[in-house]
Amino acid sequence: MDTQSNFNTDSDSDGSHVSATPPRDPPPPPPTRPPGPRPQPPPPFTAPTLLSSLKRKTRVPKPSRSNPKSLSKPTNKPPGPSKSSDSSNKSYHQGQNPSNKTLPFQIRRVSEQNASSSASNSIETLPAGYFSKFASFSKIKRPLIVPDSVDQEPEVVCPSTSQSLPEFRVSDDLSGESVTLDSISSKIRSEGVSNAAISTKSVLRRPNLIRACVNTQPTKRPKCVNEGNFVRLNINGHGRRFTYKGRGNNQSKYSGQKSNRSRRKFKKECENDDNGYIEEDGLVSDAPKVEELKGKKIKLDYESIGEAILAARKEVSEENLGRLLKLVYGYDAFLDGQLEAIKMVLDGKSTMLVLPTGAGKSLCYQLPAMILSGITLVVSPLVALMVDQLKQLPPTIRGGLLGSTQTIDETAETLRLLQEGNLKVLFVSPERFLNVEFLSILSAIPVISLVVVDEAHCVSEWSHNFRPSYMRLRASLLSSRLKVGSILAMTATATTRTLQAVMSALEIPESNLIHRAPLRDNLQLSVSLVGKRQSETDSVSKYLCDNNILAKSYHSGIPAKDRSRTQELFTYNKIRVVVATVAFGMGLDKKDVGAEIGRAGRDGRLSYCHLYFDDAAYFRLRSLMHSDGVDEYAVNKFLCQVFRGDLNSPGKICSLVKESAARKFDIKEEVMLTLLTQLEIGEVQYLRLLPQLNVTCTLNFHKTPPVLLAERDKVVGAILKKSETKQGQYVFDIPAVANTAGATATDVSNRLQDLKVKGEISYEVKDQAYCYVLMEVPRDICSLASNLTTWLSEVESSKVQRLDAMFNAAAFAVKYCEKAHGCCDEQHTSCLHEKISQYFNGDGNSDGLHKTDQSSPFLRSDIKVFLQSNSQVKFTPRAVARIMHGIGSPAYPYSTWSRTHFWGRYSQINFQTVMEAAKAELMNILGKKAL
Ligand SMILES: Nc1ncnc2c1ncn2[C@@H]1O[C@H](COP(=O)(O)OP(=O)(O)OP(=O)(O)O)[C@@H](O)[C@H]1O
Repeated sequence: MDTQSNFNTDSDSDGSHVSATPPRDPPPPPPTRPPGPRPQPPPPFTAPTLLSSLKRKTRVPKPSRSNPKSLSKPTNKPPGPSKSSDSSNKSYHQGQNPSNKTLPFQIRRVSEQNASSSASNSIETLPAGYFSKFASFSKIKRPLIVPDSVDQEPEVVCPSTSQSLPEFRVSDDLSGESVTLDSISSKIRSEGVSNAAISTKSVLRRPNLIRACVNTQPTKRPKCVNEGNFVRLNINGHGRRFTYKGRGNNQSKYSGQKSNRSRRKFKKECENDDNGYIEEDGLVSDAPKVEELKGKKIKLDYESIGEAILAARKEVSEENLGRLLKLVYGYDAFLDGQLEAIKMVLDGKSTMLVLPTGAGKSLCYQLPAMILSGITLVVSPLVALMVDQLKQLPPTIRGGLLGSTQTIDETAETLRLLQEGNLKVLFVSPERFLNVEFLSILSAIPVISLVVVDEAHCVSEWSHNFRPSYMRLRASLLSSRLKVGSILAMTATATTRTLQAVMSALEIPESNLIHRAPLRDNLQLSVSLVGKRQSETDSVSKYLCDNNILAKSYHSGIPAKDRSRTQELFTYNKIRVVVATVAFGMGLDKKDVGAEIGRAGRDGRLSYCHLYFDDAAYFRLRSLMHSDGVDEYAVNKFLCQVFRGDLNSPGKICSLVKESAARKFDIKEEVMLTLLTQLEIGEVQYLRLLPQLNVTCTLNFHKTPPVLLAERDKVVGAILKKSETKQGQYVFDIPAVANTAGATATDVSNRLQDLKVKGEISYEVKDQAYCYVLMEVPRDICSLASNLTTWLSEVESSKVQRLDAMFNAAAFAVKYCEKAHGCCDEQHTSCLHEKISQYFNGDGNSDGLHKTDQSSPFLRSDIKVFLQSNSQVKFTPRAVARIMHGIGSPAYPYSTWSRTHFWGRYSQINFQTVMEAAKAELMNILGKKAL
């Protein structure tokens, strides 16, 4: 089921993250029961997903993909019945544990596994840091991992060296320095990017790389180590060298036919190069001969790769692209949709690519990135996703990453490499991408060949995972500011309505849509109704552990460090099962996941996706779909604050402190950002968003007297004008100082940083705020508020309809499916495939088998009691309805309001019905007061 509306902002993301875990505060003490019906405790929200890397026996024949579909003519043809044979299922189910005999698939105990097979299965690729003393990626032959207790640190043994290896851990240092471009540019200015501090660190801690907790004990380098991305820029002459200076067909130094002259020239250049390397265009030249990609050893022949790239530049033919595919990845053929997409991209056409999960979308930008002359920018919604994608770049592509968890030095180093033209692919968050300073750095780059918008459905408000910062990625901005060659938008899941919105925003013509069926054919879908409350992830994983199945839970309530640890353990088959919320899985490219709809069966083998559903979970999720809703009254107040006629005038830098504004208007921060974004990108551009900033500054002067300093520094002058002094400290608003000084907020921040470095001042900043420059003040705020509210209400109801569509599909399978065409017992692959295809080919709306429009005779009286017992509080109808549905909001948080007896009591009654009843009662009270 769609749990998106409960997404919490996850700490390791650049913005919103997928997490469907309910607030983990302790439940309120049991209330004394008021008159009225007995309160029902709200059902727990977590809808755990079991991911298990099971040993599966059946291999499903490679699915044949359907033909590309046109947006205007979506075909609703359902895929045929599952290819899974009964016999394969039977064989799989043999020897079930009694504990899991009700499951539609079997979870084997570790002890049941064949040791030799598990050993052989574990030969895969390890990510960074195992051997390298550099905190960086180091792809090596996957070591044998000896299973032991999950509580112990994993013992990792490399079969080739029999050495104990240092533990790898993806850096999750979230408490580290907050990295802003301001601080970086300040650092660059004050220290210079090429100074010793940074360049030394650049060796020890590559900016694009994931920091690893690496054992400091020296480890011997095994011979067949693939250094992966950016591990060794300069390794004293080991490994094959490959030079490629071409920027276009005619300028390349080495043609397909290599002459003696070119060989000599190549040798000479190698000798002349200081580092012993010649690198250009971000193509890596120093990797060793034998590489390991996706656990498969391939011999990289850099000379041939260079030739293949040239040939593909000259002629984008299937033969030339296929050759490059074989040389770089070792694959014999393109998967369905890949060749078409790659050719379109290389043709300079903006493309919309919709392929199911695990269908090989990444290759559709990686291969063009090697061939195109300029840089490829990949916009990705999550840091974890970027890190995974960076790791998965082939060793021939030099990649970098700009994410929120990097330190100042790491970011500075990545920017330096970018400016020097030493990156071929750069992963960047949408927030960073739209940062004015970053845009100005990018605009200085000669060629940006391609912008890839990964998880492109996030661009559309009609998608299941909308991100306001993604909405700002418009083709107009990309072309006007960056002169981008073309755009490749990629997603696995988008309805027709979402696709239309994305393609319109990114100006992708309908003819450039490549669209395959949303579900892979090797997934067996099954559903069962559960009559009792769904358990939470923690209790399910405990249950599994108690039954000797190594399992761990994963949700946003678990610290990031432990979450990465769990992912790591799962990836290397140290545990069999992860019991997770939707917080887990994005970007996980583990081939042998046996059960989970997003990740399972990437190896093509039959995999199982089972949905346990019940009415309580459905109602709970349905309530949560209303958590972003806003009333016109609140939008109006919000707009008055944004445009503050008396204070804000066009050209001025303004700010809105996130936390206090959210409380004041009872609008969630993400929704405020959505509104501000609409004001920026709507028909009239009312404002221009700036990077978010801590706007309240408290400052102390230390050396020069403030008045003297102000004489030679206009920022200090403005500070003295705009500050309040409290106990000798100067407290001011950074945007206000910027406006007075005629500077940007970034200029002020940089100046403060400079003065701090010189020992003139010390300061602290707080109050994270949305910042913007006012462009135009609307003439009629009321009608603007009305239009925005209508739009937000449509978004709200489309979320509910989306959930209903999924619920109806499951309810149909359980209650109405005639169990023909391959459906039997709980297995409903055929009918669910059909329903899911209908959903994606339509606009995501649903006719609805399930109605929630009945009311309760107690509703009005309960609302009345609630309002009377909280007469000192001002409520809106929506606030009352939220409480009755058990949804917290900024002004009425869970921590306070879940203590009321009425919290969540009416979650089974339509939200609108509850709002209407609340409105009537509030009017009643107001009427009585007026009398
Ligand atoms: N032509 C090919 N032949 C064989 N395997 C391939 C080919 N192209 C890609 N793959 C492999 O398929 C797997 C899935 O690829 P990738 O991660 O790019 O999928 P995706 O569509 O981006 O999935 P998701 O949407 O889940 O991120 C990878 O392990 C990749 O190496």
